[in-house]
Amino acid sequence: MRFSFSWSTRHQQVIFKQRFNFSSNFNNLNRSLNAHIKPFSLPSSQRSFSKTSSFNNIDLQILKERLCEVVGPPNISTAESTRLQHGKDESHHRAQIPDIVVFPSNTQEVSEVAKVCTDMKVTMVPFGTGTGMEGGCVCTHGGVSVDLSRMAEIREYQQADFSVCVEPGVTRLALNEYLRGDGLWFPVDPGADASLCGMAATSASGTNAVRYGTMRENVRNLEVVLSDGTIIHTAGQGRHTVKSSAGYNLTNLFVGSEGTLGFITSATLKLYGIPDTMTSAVCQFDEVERAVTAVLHVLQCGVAVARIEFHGSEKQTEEDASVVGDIFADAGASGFQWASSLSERNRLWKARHDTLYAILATRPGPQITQLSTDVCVPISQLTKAITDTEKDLEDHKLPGYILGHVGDGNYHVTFLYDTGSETETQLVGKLSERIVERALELNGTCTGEHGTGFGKKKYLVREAGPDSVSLMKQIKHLLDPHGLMNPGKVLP
Ligand SMILES: Cc1cc2c(cc1C)N(C[C@H](O)[C@H](O)[C@H](O)COP(=O)(O)OP(=O)(O)OC[C@H]1O[C@@H](n3cnc4c(N)ncnc43)[C@H](O)[C@@H]1O)c1[nH]c(=O)[nH]c(=O)c1N2
Ligand SMILES: CCCCC(=O)C(=O)O
Ligand SMILES: [Mn+2]
Repeated sequence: MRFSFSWSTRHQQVIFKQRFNFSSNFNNLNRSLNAHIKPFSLPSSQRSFSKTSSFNNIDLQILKERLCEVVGPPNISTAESTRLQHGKDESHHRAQIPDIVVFPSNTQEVSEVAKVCTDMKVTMVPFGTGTGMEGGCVCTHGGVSVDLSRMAEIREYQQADFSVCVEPGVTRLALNEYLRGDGLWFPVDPGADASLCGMAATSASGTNAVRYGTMRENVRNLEVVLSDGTIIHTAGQGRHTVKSSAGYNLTNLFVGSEGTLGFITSATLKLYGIPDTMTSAVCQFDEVERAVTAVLHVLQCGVAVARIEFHGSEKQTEEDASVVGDIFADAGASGFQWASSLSERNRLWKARHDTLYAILATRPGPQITQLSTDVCVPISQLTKAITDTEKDLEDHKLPGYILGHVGDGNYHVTFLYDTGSETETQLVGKLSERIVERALELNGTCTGEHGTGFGKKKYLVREAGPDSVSLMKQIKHLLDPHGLMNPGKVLP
């Protein structure tokens, strides 16, 4: 069996592709990018949806009129196409559509929407860009989907403080475009061009986490609208200090809360200088174990992580590239392709960010969907976790792609399966469960970055412990006593 991987010292990331029936090398991966499937073009298996509303026509009409008074007629929709788009994300979870979609324009409107919904005891589901991977936007009870994308202002840009405050309609690429001229950037980069507030809501990360951390380490303050319409600033209005020891850390309570505790209506983020020089490389290993071991050696060899990622001066970058190149070559890597130019690096990283669509393109079909696991284990356990997973896939002859944010101990297995086949669906369910079980046994987590959503809540007690989960439930009850905020997600 042969594996290929791409690796960048900048991002400390490895992609493994597993050879089964599907195309198996990086060139094929790039080629299949031509058949790129854009977000929102769902496999038809997900075009079917459940009607979940408990409304009668009269109540629905009253709700619509009251919300219309808040947001105005152009910013409310009951059209089926709009509702369909708001009842699902990019995951395998079945769409369940809202009764109404509203598009508030400012925080005050979000607050008024929340007051109406609380008054009428209607469920509310925040919607960012719908790129989530755990069913977070699915409207289990119908109700109101609150699409925050029309709030798209960059409110406070404090260049000297490396700080910016963005509304939910600002995506990571839009922010970086805005900052580029000043030599600054925001590095947290899930593959999709997600909204930054949605990224805060899911505690997202991406290829840069080894050096820059996840959303948890990069959010300084949040403006949040609670279910009863109260507006709070988790670190105090306007505050954006590098550190604070004042009170409980409410910011990190809302980071990762997946819309179950409130609406994030702005996020104050930490910014960084764009490094002078970056180098990326792609190479191949014959065995996945060797690739993982090589990455671990790079992390353990005494070169500081920041430098392993090849940030810095040209000279430093060259030295680090040579150390890492030697370690990889010793571990059996071949076919190195170095990329220092911006366009070549962008090409490589675009391919990496679009891997999910490349994988989808390898098995077209009306009922084919993907399920991507995202467990994370302590780095010392990564080789075991991946090699055991690989064996599972081999034993069951099931096509699965393994790719990983290896520097973080976080890896994905993406299964493509036919939702019309009971056998395939059950097998994928069983194997993804095994992957999580294994990660938990190794003291890992069921989700490193995609969130708990629907699919992982059954593991929460085992992972966090019954008393912690009980406390989470009490917090949820305190902030959302009627259970109206994104019901059915996160908590078992
Ligand atoms: C191709 C590709 C590649 C990747 C990923 C997706 C895709 C399609 N993702 C997953 C996804 O991009 C990530 O979870 C984003 O943070 C989701 O942001 P959205 O704005 O799309 O949230 P989306 O609209 O999907 O909502 C996600 C959840 O957050 C809630 N929410 C959204 N906005 C909110 C707000 N303003 N206030 C309160 N709650 C809100 C929603 O209710 C829902 O529960 C990912 N992720 C990752 O961490 N690492 C990765 O490497 C990748 N890679
Ligand atoms: C293909 C795995 C799911 C998306 C993702 O998280 C990534 O590309 O890193
Ligand atoms: Mn990922």
